[in-house]
Amino acid sequence: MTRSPAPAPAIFTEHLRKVYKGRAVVQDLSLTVGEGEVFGFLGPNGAGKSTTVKMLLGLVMPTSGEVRVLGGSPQDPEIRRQLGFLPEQFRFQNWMTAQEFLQFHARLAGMPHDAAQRRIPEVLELVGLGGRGGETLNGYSKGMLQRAGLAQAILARPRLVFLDEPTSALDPIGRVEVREIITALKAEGVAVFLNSHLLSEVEQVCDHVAFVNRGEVLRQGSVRTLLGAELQVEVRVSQLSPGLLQRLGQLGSVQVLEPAEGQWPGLHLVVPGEAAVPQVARLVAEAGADLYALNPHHNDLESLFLNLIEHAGEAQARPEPVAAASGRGGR
Ligand SMILES: Nc1ncnc2c1ncn2[C@@H]1O[C@H](COP(=O)(O)OP(=O)(O)OP(=O)(O)O)[C@@H](O)[C@H]1O
Repeated sequence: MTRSPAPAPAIFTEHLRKVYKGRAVVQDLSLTVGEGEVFGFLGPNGAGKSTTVKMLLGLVMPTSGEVRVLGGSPQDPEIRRQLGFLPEQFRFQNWMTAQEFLQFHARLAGMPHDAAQRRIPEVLELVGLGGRGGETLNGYSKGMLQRAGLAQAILARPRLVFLDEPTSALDPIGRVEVREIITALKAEGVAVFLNSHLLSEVEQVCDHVAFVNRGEVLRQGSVRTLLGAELQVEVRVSQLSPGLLQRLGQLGSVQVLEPAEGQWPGLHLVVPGEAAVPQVARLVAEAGADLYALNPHHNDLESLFLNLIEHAGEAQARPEPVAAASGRGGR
C-alpha cells in the first residue's frame, strides 16, 4: 500500500522561545499555519510579534524550540527563496525607480532576468502602481512606498508571505485593495502571515488568528469559532416592565442600561443566535410596549482582543512589574 505524505504546513513551531538579556520575549509558542491559509498574529506593542516573524524567517535564532517553514528550515536558501516579506519599516533604496528597486529584489531572489521583466509590470499593476514604475522612490508618498514594498514581497511568487502592518500608511481604498491582494494570494494557494493592529481588517481577511501577549499565546483558533454565533442585542422600548425584563431574561443574559436624558429605556441582551431576535420583538409587543430600537451585532475581534489583554493583564501584571520581569524565563 502506498501512502502519500501529508503536505507540510506552511508554518510549524513547537515550544518556540527567545530570550533577550535574561527575559523571555517569546515563550512556548506553538503554531501551525496551513498551506494557503491567511493567519493573523495579533498582540499589543512589545508582545513579541516581530521577534517571532524574524525567527520564522531565519533572521533571529531561537533560544530553544522548533521552527519549520514550508516543511524545512528557514535557514535553507531553497526555502528562503519561497518566502516573501514586507517588514513594517522597510529601508528603501530611495535613489532607485520602483522598477529598478524590483529588478534589484528579483536578482536577490534569484529570478531569471526575463521572468523578472515580465513579472515587474504585473506586480506594479497589482499593487496599484501601474504606470508609476519609472519614478524614483524618493518622490513616492508613504502609501506608494508601502505598495512598492508589497510588490517586492510578492514579486518572486512566494508560497508563504509575511506582511507586517501592510496597510498602516494606506487610505481606505488602499486598504481594500490590499485585502483583495491577500484574498487573491490565498486563492492561488499562498499562505499569508499577517501582523496588523487593524482588527476589523484582520477579521475580514484571516481564516485563523492567534492573540499573543508578553510572548505567550493567549488564544488561537479560527475566526469563526473565536467570534462564535453569540449576538449582542441593544433594545430600546417605550416602557420596561418587570414582566418584560423577566421574559427577555429567558432568551439570554440581560443588562439594563442606565437611563439617559432623551433616550428610551434600554437594555443589552446577549443571546445564543439570530433566532432570538424576532422573539425579542414579539415579547416587547406582547408586553404592550413600543419597540424603538433592536440592534443585533456579532462579537468582533477588537472586543475579544481587549477582553483577553485586560484579563491577561490582571493575571500577569500584578506580581511582577515590567522592570522586575527581566529575571524570568531565561534558560
Ligand atoms: N534585539 C533585541 N534585544 C533586546 N530586546 C529585544 C530585541 N528585539 C526585541 N526586543 C524586545 O522584545 C520584546 C518584543 O519585541 P517585538 O519587537 O518582538 O514586539 P512586537 O510585538 O513586534 O511589538 P510592536 O507591535 O510594537 O511592533 C520587546 O520588549 C522588545 O524590547
